[in-house]
Amino acid sequence: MQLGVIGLGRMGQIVVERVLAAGHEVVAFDIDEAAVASVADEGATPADSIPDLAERLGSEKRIWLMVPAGDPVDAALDELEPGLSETDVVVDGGNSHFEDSTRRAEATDAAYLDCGTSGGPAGAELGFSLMIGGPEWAYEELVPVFDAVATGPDGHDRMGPAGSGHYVKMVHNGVEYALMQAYGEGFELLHEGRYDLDLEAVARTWNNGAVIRSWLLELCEEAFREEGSDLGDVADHVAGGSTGTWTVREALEREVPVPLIQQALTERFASRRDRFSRRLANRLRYGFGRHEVARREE
Ligand SMILES: NC(=O)C1=CN([C@@H]2O[C@H](COP(=O)(O)OP(=O)(O)OC[C@H]3O[C@@H](n4cnc5c(N)ncnc54)[C@H](O)[C@@H]3O)[C@@H](O)[C@H]2O)C=CC1
Ligand SMILES: O=C(CO)[C@H](O)[C@H](O)COP(=O)(O)O
Repeated sequence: MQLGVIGLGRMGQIVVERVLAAGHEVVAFDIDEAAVASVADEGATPADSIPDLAERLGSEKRIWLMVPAGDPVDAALDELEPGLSETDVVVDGGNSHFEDSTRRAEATDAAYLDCGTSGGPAGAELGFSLMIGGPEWAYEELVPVFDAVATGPDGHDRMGPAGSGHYVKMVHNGVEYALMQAYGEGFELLHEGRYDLDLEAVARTWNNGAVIRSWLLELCEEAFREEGSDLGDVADHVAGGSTGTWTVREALEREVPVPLIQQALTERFASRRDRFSRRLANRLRYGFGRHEVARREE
């Protein structure tokens, strides 16, 4: 099969490598020329622009978008649109909001597959987990590509109609936030607790047979190995948050309680600011009890 790949960053590059390794052809484009040159070195055909990529694919185009969610997806689709027909298939493998994917699927002439992708850059060797929404025929048509990009045939499946792939990935990310929070709290208690523990050793022991073993726990083990049990100079600041916000918003709209995911999201936001509410509580204790006010250092 011949696949066009647009977006050759951390994830798109892996899509290209795995599809080439499975014996397919790739035509590749990115606004970053160095990224295009890098995949050309690995055997992909470089394209100068999105229209150039579309032209090189001929009829029955199969195209994988791996650009940041939001405007870059619409920008790439706007450029592709004039050349797309109902026999073409476009896959969006990024973290798009499921409602954007539904809108895009309705707007395009091509068959549109929204593909939640999990596994991160480690997927280069292992392959990704792919959660795909959209027309069944288009999913079946792309199975050889999904087999190559995923861990194998069990690493991908069609979740349902348009939007369902990105919906499942949104919830996946909410679960990811809650698991990170749970491991974080457990290790914080061990770090502040009664024993002087080697947290890498704890994580390694848990990863070998414990009920709570997981890839995230393996990443905890790696973090303690590389940064030390006290995490060295790693800051108390967590970025990201869009997919977790979408999960919580959806849960609120559907009146589904997700307290763990919501708490994990709140902790992230709290990590990014000096908390006004805590400062006020500090001052109020003086108001009602004449307790000493802790003051900021100049
Ligand atoms: N990094 C990760 O662990 C994961 C990322 N994702 C999602 O995959 C998507 C891509 O993520 P990354 O590869 O990490 O991002 P990245 O920032 O490493 O790469 C994005 C690439 O898209 C290119 N690009 C941006 N606009 C473009 C346009 N209009 N036309 C052509 N190329 C364009 C950029 O130059 C860049 O090379 C995002 O939606 C992200 O949320 C999903 C799962 C895991
Ligand atoms: O989808 C992912 C992992 O599954 C990406 O790493 C995503 O960026 C994580 O979300 P956030 O940036 O909000 O932490």
